[in-house]
Amino acid sequence: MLPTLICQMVNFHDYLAERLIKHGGTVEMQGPWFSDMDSIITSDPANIRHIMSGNFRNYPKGPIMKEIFEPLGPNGIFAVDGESWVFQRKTLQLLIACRRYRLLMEKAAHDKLENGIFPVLDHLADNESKIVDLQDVFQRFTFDVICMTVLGYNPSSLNIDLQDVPLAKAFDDIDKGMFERHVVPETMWKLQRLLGLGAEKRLAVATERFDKFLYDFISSRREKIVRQQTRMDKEESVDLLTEIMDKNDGVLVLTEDKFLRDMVLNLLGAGRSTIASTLVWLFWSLTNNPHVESKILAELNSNPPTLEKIHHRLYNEEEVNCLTYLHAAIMETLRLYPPLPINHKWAMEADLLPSGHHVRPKTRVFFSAYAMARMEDVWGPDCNEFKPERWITEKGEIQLVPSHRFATFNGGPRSCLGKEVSLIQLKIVAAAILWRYKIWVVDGHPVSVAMSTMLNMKHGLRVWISHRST
Ligand code: HEM
Repeated sequence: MLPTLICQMVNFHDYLAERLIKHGGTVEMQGPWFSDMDSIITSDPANIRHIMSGNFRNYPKGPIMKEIFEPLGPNGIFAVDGESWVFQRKTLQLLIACRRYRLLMEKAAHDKLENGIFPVLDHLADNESKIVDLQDVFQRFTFDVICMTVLGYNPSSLNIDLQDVPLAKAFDDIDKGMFERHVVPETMWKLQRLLGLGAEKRLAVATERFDKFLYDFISSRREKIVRQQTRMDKEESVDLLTEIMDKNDGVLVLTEDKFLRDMVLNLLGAGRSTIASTLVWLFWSLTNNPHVESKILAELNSNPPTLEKIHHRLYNEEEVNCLTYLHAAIMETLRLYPPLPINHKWAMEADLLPSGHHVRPKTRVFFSAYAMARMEDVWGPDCNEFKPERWITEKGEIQLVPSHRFATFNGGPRSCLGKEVSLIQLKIVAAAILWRYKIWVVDGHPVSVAMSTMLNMKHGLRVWISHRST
């Protein structure tokens, strides 16, 4: 548990970063003697390397994460350790870290730009007095894209009127409920769960709604696959659920609905809010750093997109791979605003961290990528500045940084499987929007961090939009 009072402060992550910096990168917190809730929080790169890689076996997710992530599924990759994790990691690695999935994602992103983001932003730009919450737009966009690539289903949450879609709302409520479990004492949320009260009641209702949809969906997909009877055309881009269920694949014969449900829900969780969070912090950073925006625009103008879609020209994977400065700006956003600001592990046995801190068995160990980005020892005296240049070498190439200094995608055996595909999606979307629109944050709009497992903005990001005259 992270102390609730601290979490209710304006920005818990800044508070934590300040404390960690003051204490040389590591702080210990002791829970009551009966509670097994001793914690260590660190942003020291040597400790992070030790936890993520060096002594990886001693730091599983542990029983607490399994309980907290229970609504996403006790069998999902985010909650499990051991054999089940190894199996899922191998399976998903084959499916996600390949060109076929990247092409599928590119197709979905182009579709949602053309038929989702552009109509919405055009409508706003044509009515200059209109203000929109950009975070809401990005959340809808990424929900639709991840559903299209994982399920082959478009929930159309990004519609011109920005009407709420029950499925997306249920997904948000699940995320909120899981965050409550991080910050409310375990005994309290378990009692709420037992009595069906408060946040736990909302969580149960949201999970039931999402499950109803997913189980029906899985069952009709199974019928479809059985009806087809022939091996899927593997050259064609199919969604991940179909790939996983395709019995003719020979390797991946997964039949249990519960297992499929957990796997799918974890993937939706992994790919939705992470990308939306990065986009919103990127656009906010650009409005505060117009010189960076100008440099990105200069790069886009020297490398215009060639792909002619029905109405617009859009960048594809090969083209965005040439946009070094945009890539650097996105990396800088991910450094300063990691979508998952804190990672959570659990010590099996006693250990000694490189910083000299002793870890007792059953201690909860957190590492903060957010705090590490703000440490002068790690990133230099300008660590708090938004400076894409730090990601570019003298030769003009992207600077590689080891994962224990840049832990936004985690590192070691449990590193993020979606890193490459995410960076491509982020560049395609950011380039398309910057190419067409100018965005201003509404004067006086308060920006602070929401109470959520992701680094979301508490009040969203209210902006004006206008067409860019090119
Ligand atoms: C900006 C985007 C993203 C960021 C910053 C990010 C970050 C992370 C982090 C920090 C973890 C470790 C979580 C933990 O151990 O608790 C992780 C794991 C994972 N991510 Fe991502 N992620 C992103 C996008 C994606 C996408 C789009 C996908 C899939 C389509 C994905 C798939 C996964 C999977 C499957 C794991 C579990 C790996 C394992 O436990 O072995 N991620 N990601």
